[in-house]
Amino acid sequence: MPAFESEGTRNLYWIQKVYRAAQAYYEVTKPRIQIMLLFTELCAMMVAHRGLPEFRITSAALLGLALSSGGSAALNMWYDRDIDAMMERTHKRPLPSGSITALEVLLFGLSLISLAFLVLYVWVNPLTAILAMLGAFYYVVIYTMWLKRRTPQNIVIGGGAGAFPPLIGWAAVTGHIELPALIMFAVIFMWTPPHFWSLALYRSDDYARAGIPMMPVARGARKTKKQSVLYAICLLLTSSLLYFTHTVSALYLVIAGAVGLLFITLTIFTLFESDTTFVWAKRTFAYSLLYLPLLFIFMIVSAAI
Ligand code: HEM
Ligand SMILES: CC(C)=CCC/C(C)=C/CC/C(C)=C/COP(=O)(O)OP(=O)(O)O
Repeated sequence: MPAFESEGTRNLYWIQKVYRAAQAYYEVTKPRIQIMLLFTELCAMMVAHRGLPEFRITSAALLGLALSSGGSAALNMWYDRDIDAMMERTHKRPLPSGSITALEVLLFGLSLISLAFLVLYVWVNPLTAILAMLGAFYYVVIYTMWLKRRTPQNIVIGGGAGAFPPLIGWAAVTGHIELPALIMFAVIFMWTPPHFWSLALYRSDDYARAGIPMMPVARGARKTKKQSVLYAICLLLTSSLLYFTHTVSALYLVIAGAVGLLFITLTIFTLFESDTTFVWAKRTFAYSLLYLPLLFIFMIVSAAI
């Protein structure tokens, strides 16, 4: 510890130290992705309840998911610290930049996940606790540890982890998993490949440097673009299925059709640009981040009217 000139500089030193540590712990939970995961959970709860469920269930279910997915994200960062250090996009993360130690992140991730189990089991119901643990296992063990470094199908199979929140939200309100929740799961499952591959197209050098067999690296840009179009088509069809469960009105079908067609169109446009220009790939990625909240908002709106 440095020598301090006065009490004031000592206090400032500690305030800065605590602030940096808090920022590092916050960053390892991948907070921006959490917002989307929590939003899809909340929407599923509202569709299941046809309005906002009781405050205790809503807040505990949101807290439980935030803890389980934040803890899983920390374990992903712990396991991937070697490859994160090699990639332009991720080399400034708390672990590669040395602002936190690997052991601290490991313990933090495991503690958050254990706390999540407790919160969901006690304040929501055992099914949501089990689903959150399955989601965490899927993301950390199946995606991060097993598939990510082995196969270009990594995000197709592993992407299922990010699709758990609607199942958790639905189970929190109803106590079971029903068809509409499974369709919401399938929507996020189909959305993940075009969401991620559009970004991977213009980040493929990063993945190649780290030796990760993401689709554009392992199979090339053309194949990645064609597969994205196919998944965007499947996404439109899957999202339409919700209408036939009688949980949402015809308005949803119209909106899902419109936003889905736009997604397909953008993925098709990527086919017409050269494999070294990424204007449409970047637009597709940006649109993927708008598509999901829009679709889920219209699920709530059309379930309520
Ligand atoms: C295996 C599946 C997925 C992979 C590989 C993936 C990968 C990525 C990557 C690499 C970024 C860019 C981050 C950056 O530029 O630093 C990103 C952004 C984002 N992803 Fe995904 N994603 C996946 C699934 C999901 C899911 C399921 C959600 C939520 C439902 C989601 C929500 C977001 C959001 C909100 C962003 C923008 C915020 C940000 O840039 O940090 N992603 N994703
Ligand atoms: C309990 C529960 C529902 C858990 C889900 C957890 C979760 C955070 C899912 C989102 C999927 C995701 C962001 C994958 C990117 O990982 P990556 O390692 O490929 O991305 P990176 O290169 O940015 O680290």
